[in-house]
Amino acid sequence: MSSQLSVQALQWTGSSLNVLDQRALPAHIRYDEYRDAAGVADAIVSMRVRGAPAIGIAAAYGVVLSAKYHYPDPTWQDKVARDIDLLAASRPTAVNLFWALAQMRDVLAAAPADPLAALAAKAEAIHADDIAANYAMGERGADLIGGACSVLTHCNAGALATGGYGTALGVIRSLHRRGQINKVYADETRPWLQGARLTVWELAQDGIPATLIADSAAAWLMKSGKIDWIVVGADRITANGDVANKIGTYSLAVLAKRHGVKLMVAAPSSTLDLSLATGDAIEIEERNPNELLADCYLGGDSLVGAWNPVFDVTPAELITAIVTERGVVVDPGLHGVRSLAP
Ligand SMILES: CSC[C@H]1O[C@H](OP(=O)(O)O)[C@H](O)[C@@H]1O
Repeated sequence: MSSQLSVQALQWTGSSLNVLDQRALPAHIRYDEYRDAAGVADAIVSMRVRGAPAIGIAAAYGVVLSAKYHYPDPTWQDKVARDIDLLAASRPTAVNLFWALAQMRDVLAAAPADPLAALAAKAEAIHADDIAANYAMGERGADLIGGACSVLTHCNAGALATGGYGTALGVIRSLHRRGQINKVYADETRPWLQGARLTVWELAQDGIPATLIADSAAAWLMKSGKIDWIVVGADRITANGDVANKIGTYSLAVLAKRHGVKLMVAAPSSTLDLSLATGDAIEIEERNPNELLADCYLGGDSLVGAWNPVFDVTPAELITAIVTERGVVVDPGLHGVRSLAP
C-alpha cells in the first residue's frame, strides 16, 4: 500500500503539534507549532487545520497538550475539562470532533495511573486508526466501483482533511494505483476553494493528474456524460443515511440523480452519528460573510450582505453508496447506516 502523502496536515512530536496552515496552500507550505489547547482550538476555528477527521485528531492532541500544561496542579482535571469544552466549541458540524473528545474524556474518567501517557496513547491511536481506516475504505470504495471510471470530487477529503491517505481521495488513490482512473475532476469549491487550492495540489504531490472545474460547470460536465461517479467525504452521517458535507454537495447529488451519475460518500465510522435520526437535526456552520465577500464588491456598502453556510445535508435517497472502513451500504435511503455501527 502506498505511503501517506509527503505532506501531512498534522505532525505530533510527542510534546507539541505541528499544524500545516492550509489557508496558505498551495503557495506556502508552513507548519505552526502548538503547545496548548487554546492554540489548537484557534487552529480549528481559523481552518488552519480543517476536514472532519483531521479536526478530531487535532482536538485529541489538544487535550494531551492541555494535560501536559496543567498536570499535576491540584485542579488540573477541571482545567483540562475547560479546555475540552473550548475545543468542542471550535466548529459545530463535523461529529468527528465530538467523537474524538469523548474518547479523551473516557480516558480521563478511567483515572489511569499515568494520565499523560494514557492520553497521549489514545490521541496517537485515534490518529493511526484514522489512517488505517482510510486505506481500508479506499480499497472498499475501489472494489465497489470495480473498474475504470471518471470521477468528480468536491471539496478536499484527502490526506489534508484526515490523518493521511484521505477518504474520498483515498478511494481515488486506490483506483489510481489499480490503473482504473480515466480522469479525476475536482471542482473549485467556493468560497474557501478546498478543491482549487487543496485537492488538485494534493493529488499532484502523489503524481495523480486532476482537472479543475468551476463549481458551476459540474452540471454541464455530467450532462456531457463524462462522469461515472461523484466521490465525496462527509462531516456527519445520521442513522437514516443523510449526509452533511461541504456546501454544494446537495446540488451535486440532485444533478447526479438527474443525469444518472452515481454518488459515493466515503467516511470513517467516526463520522457516523446514530444519535440523530435524520439530517434535519445537524447544526450547519455559518462562517463569516467576509469569506464570501472578500474578493468581490469591497465598497463596504451596508446594502451588500452575504449568507455563508459552509455545509449542507444530502438526503440518503440521493446517495448510491456509503463506504466506511467497516463496510458498505448500497442504497442508504432504503437501509440507513446502523449496520455500519462500530
Ligand atoms: C474527509 S472529510 C472532509 C470534509 O470536511 C470539509 O469541510 P471543511 O473544509 O470546512 O473542514 C468538507 O466537508 C469535506 O468533505
